[in-house]
Order: sequence, then structure tokens, then C-alpha cells
Amino acid sequence: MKNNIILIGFMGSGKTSVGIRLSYFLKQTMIDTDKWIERCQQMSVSDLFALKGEEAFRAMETDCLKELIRTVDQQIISVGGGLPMREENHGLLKILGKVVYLRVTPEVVYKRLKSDTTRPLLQVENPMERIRELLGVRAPVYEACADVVVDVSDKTFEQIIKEIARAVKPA
Ligand SMILES: Nc1ncnc2c1ncn2[C@@H]1O[C@H](COP(=O)(O)OP(=O)(O)O)[C@@H](O)[C@H]1O
Ligand SMILES: O=C(O)C1=C[C@@H](OP(=O)(O)O)[C@@H](O)[C@H](O)C1
Ligand SMILES: [Mg+2]
Repeated sequence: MKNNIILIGFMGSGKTSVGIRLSYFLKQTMIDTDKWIERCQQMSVSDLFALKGEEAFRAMETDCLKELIRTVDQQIISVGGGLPMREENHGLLKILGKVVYLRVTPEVVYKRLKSDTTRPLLQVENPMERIRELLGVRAPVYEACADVVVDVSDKTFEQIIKEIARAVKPA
């Protein structure tokens, strides 16, 4: 097993923004799988969904994990919210490092993302319904993949980062 910290969780749980702050706090480099894919493909996640389709994007996520296993250690890695839903990725996440699940309520997701246009899966008539539906299916999978669970709904970035740093510190 490698020694990275991997942040998983639903859209809007804060994986990307917590990852950036955690990387400053722990003085470790940070990689976001969405950003990595966007750079490789020279296209936004929204355009990838629209032009190549979700399945193609999911395959890119798995390729990205394999590449990170080959090339990365001692880093913070934030992943897209749907990445843990592919069973093939579970073993890859385990190899990559310690998996931290940022657990969030549907109400907080809605509040944070209601004006956001960059999450293709939430561009629907009733985003709250979609959030509840997706989170219902995904939450047990996130729990099963996680080494550490952090409730983030009513916490500041500082509280979350300190909690993660404490939880992943070697004994
Ligand atoms: N703990 C928090 N407190 C306040 N705002 C937050 C918190 N976590 C995330 N956010 C905000 O929610 C939005 C989504 O965060 P982001 O890091 O993109 O989530 P994810 O990568 O999990 O989809 C951003 O505007 C971010 O600033
Ligand atoms: O939950 C999902 O299926 C997705 C989450 C997004 O990342 P964030 O979780 O960082 O928003 C991005 O990968 C894509 O829009 C699909
Ligand atoms: Mg993100």
C-alpha cells in the first residue's frame, strides 16, 4: 500500500477544496482526478460528459487511478464523487493509500451547489431529488471504501483539516 491520503465523498462534500488546504497544512502536493483528466483530455468534465459520455469518463477515472498508483506517493489525492462507484476502483483506492470519506448531508450539498453549473449530474429540473437519490445509493459504498469517516456538514475547513490530519497520523 502506498502512503497517499485519498479524499472521497459526494459532490460538494469539499474533496477538492479540503484537499488544497490539507496539502498546504501537511506540506504535501495535491492532485485532483477531475483536474488530471481535464488536463489530459484538454476538455472540461462537463464537455467530456456531453461529448464522450459518462462511461468514457468513468474509464478515464480508472486509468487515472492506475497512473497515480504507478507514479505518486506521499500526496493528497481528491477524486470525483462517482469514482468509488466502479467496483474495479475499490482495490485501486486501497493500494493508493488511506481513504478518507467526507460525509455530508443532502441539504448541505444542495446549498453549496445550487448555483453550480459544472456538475453535469446535477443539471436537472429537481437537483434536490437527484442528490437524495444518488447519495442514497452511494453512501453505503463510500462507507465501505473508507478507512476514516469525517462528518463535514457543519464544520469549517480548519476543523476538517485538523480532524483528517489527526486521523491519518501514524501511531
Ligand atoms: N466545509 C466547508 N465550508 C464551507 N464551504 C465549503 C466547505 N466544503 C466545501 N465548501 C464549498 O462547497 C463547494 C464545493 O466544494 P468542492 O471542494 O468543489 O467539493 P467536491 O470536490 O467534493 O465536489 C465549493 O464552493 C467550496 O468552497
Ligand atoms: O459524483 C459524480 O459522479 C461526479 C463528481 C464530480 O466531481 P466532484 O465530486 O469533485 O464534484 C465529477 O467527477 C463529475 O461531475 C461526476
Ligand atoms: Mg471536486
